[in-house]
Formats: sequence, structure tokens, C-alpha cells
Amino acid sequence: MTTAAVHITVHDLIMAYGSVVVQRDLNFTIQRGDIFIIMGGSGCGKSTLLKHLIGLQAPAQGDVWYEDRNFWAASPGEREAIKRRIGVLFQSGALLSSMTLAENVALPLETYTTLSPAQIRDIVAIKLALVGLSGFEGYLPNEISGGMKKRAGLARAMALDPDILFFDEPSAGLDPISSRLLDDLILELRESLGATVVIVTHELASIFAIGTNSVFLDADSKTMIAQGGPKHLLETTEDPKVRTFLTRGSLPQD
Ligand SMILES: Nc1ncnc2c1ncn2[C@@H]1O[C@H](COP(=O)(O)OP(=O)(O)OP(=O)(O)O)[C@@H](O)[C@H]1O
Repeated sequence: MTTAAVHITVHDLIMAYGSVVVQRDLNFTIQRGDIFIIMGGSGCGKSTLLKHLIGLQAPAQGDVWYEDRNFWAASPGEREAIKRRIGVLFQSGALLSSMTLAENVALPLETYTTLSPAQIRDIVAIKLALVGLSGFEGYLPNEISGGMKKRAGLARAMALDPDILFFDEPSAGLDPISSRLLDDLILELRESLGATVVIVTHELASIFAIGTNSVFLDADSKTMIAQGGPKHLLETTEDPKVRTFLTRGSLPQD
């Protein structure tokens, strides 16, 4: 069902809350190394799709494959193993406010590994350095800026060396410069770690700057109405909704 380069396959997925269907007939693949954008208007089901991909919500119908493993049909043990390879950065950064940045990043390592405190300290230092926060180990979340919080959240999401990183609205609450810096960091990490990245966002600047592939969810028809590289979509789409979405605000420079 999958080839070597395919990381995630979504097959005939129907998502619902009780009897209310949010999206149906979702079919797409995410390649290893993609920066894959989930886009669409407000309330179309982007966050719900993210929850299906990271194992927080089960499909009403259909499948999510991680390479050749069917996530929702797998045993609890297999599912746990897949989840261990997933890093998630939620919108808020979700740092624990009473813990220092080092303690926040150490938490998944303490919870899921048997590493010694010294080993954990070393890994925490490496992860914070990767996101440009060396020297901030002892700071509390409320002592740093919004952009730094996102980066600290990213360091924590990377603590267990995931091979896929999910971001829910990473630019939310950031000024344009911090948002741009976060995009650069995502690109750098993709290069250096070889990770796959999946991002829910409607920030056009980010979509065009870093997206290599995408899916567009439509709230009215309750299904996907476009997929492909964002720049390619902008040049080729004949769907008025997709075009309106992609040309809203500033156009890409190239
Ligand atoms: N826990 C829930 N129970 C019932 N309905 C829900 C629940 N969460 C979301 N919904 C509904 O499902 C639909 C999709 O919501 P979702 O949050 O996935 O959309 P979204 O595209 O991420 O929206 P936004 O861009 O506004 O964040 C919406 O109509 C929402 O009201």
C-alpha cells in the first residue's frame, strides 16, 4: 500500500463528532521530508484532521497509515511505538508554567526513557541549543517572549528525536518577524534532522515560504478540494475558493 518514501497515507477518511460529519473522502499521502500544510477556512476541520494523524481521535471510517502500519487497526503497543516517533507543538506551546525550560524539555525524557539525570541534562542542552535557547535553561516560561516559548515548545517536541513533527498554528500570536524566524527554524530542522513536518496554518507567508505539499479542506462540501505544492496550486487552481484563500493578503514574491 505504501512506497519507501511515503510516510503517512490517509485513505478514505471520514471524520465526525458523534453523527456530525466534519470531513469525508479524504485521500492523500505525506512523503518523508515533506513540509505538509493542512489549510482551509475557519472550522473546516484542520485541527480535527491533526488529531486523527497524531492518534488523539479515531476515524469514523477509513484509515491512517504510518508507512506500512495501519495506525488505528494496530495493537495498543504498536500504536504507542508509532506515537513515540511523533513530536507535537500545540498552539500555546503548552509549557508547564511552574517548571524551567530545562525541566519542561526533560519531562518527556524522564517519562519515557530510562536515561540518567546526567544524560537527560546533556540532551536538554542540545535540544535547547538547536532552537537557539542555550543559556535559558533556568528561565520560567513567563520570563521569555512568545517566540521563545514556541521554540522551547519545539525543543520539548523534539526531545525524543521524533521523525515527524506536527505544528498546530505555529505562527498564532507571533509578530511577523518571530513568525519568519520560526519558519526558518522549521526549515533548518527539517534539513538537519531529516524529519517530516505537518503544519496546520492559514498564514500565507508561511505556507508559501516553507510548504512543499498541502491539502485544502472545504467546510461547505465537507471534503478536500485541492492538494499539491502551495505555489503550484496558486498557479494552477481553477477553484475560486482555493484561489481566494491563496491570494488573500500579500501575494508571494516569486
Ligand atoms: N470536540 C468537538 N465536539 C463537537 N464538534 C467539534 C469539536 N471540535 C470541533 N468541532 C467542530 O468540528 C468542526 C471542525 O473543527 P476544527 O477545530 O477541526 O476546525 P479548524 O479548521 O481547525 O478551525 P479553526 O481554523 O477555526 O481553528 C467545527 O464545526 C467545530 O465546531
